[in-house]
Amino acid sequence: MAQHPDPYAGGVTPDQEISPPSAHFGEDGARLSYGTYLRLGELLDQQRLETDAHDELLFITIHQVYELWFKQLLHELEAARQAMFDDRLWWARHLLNRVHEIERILIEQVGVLETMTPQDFLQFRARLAPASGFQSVQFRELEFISGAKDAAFLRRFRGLTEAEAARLRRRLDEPTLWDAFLAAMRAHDLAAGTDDEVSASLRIAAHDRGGYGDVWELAEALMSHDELSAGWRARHVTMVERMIGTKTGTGGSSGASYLRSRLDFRYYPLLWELRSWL
Ligand code: HEM
Ligand SMILES: N[C@@H](CC(=O)c1ccccc1NC=O)C(=O)O
Repeated sequence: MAQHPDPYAGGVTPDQEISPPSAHFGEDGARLSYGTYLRLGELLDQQRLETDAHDELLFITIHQVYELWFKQLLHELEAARQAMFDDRLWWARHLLNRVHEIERILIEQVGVLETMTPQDFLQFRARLAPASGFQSVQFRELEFISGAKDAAFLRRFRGLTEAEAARLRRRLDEPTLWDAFLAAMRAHDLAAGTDDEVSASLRIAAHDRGGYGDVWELAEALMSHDELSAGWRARHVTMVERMIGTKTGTGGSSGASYLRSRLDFRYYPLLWELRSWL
């Protein structure tokens, strides 16, 4: 019989020398364990159901996972914005590639929630009102930093804490990814004052990738971010129609028809228009 290594001996077999505990990798610092490092005690204590409906745990888990990824996306987008201002375009692209992968997961994840049937959702839906995804502060922060600053959302938000309102106001004051992209264009001697100038410069970059490859690739990365965000909105609304049909939303909107009215929305219309003029 093959001898299995003792997992607590750092992968060595019993006949090999076992290093003293003090030399074990990673144990000379804060004496972390998996659970203490990841704060699993706190994390796994945050799923508090309002009802005893079986599917409510899935509903809460999915939303919490979304919010964790939103936090990560904001972290990456802030850094990508800074990288563009610093003209470190390779780093901005690297981070935006990560953003795209996360956004693909966000779209894919909708299917997990759709394993819930509409009648099972109705077992706890009434208890959720007036809460709704409309009140996701991080979702709105993502829209603001991406370029879609709309102060009307701040006014329409119900139940914002002072800290959340401050976060949103800060996002309204900050430059967007698009502002940072325009700065990067200028740093590469491309005019980026008016929309017409930006469009003309984008055409120049598109047709001279030898000279403007970094700027072009960045424009494409922003395009993917925009496309994936639109993809999430479309996926969300089909899920909504499957779950509640034409019912009004718990957040007080008309529901799917409000969400459909946002489907044509794009962060970077000039990048989309460019396609018609190449
Ligand atoms: C059963 C599943 C879901 C249903 C039926 C649903 C339904 C709705 C409805 C009807 C609205 C419009 C606001 C209102 O309630 O009046 C809305 C908005 C929103 N939902 Fe959901 N939702 C679901 C799952 C999710 C998930 C998993 C997320 C992920 C975070 C999410 C995020 C949002 C966001 C961010 C908005 C605001 C969108 C905007 O203003 O453009 N929803 N949802
Ligand atoms: N607005 C949804 C309920 C809902 O999905 C929801 C409720 C509370 C917290 C987050 C939610 N997710 C997205 O809107 C509805 O009208 O059924």
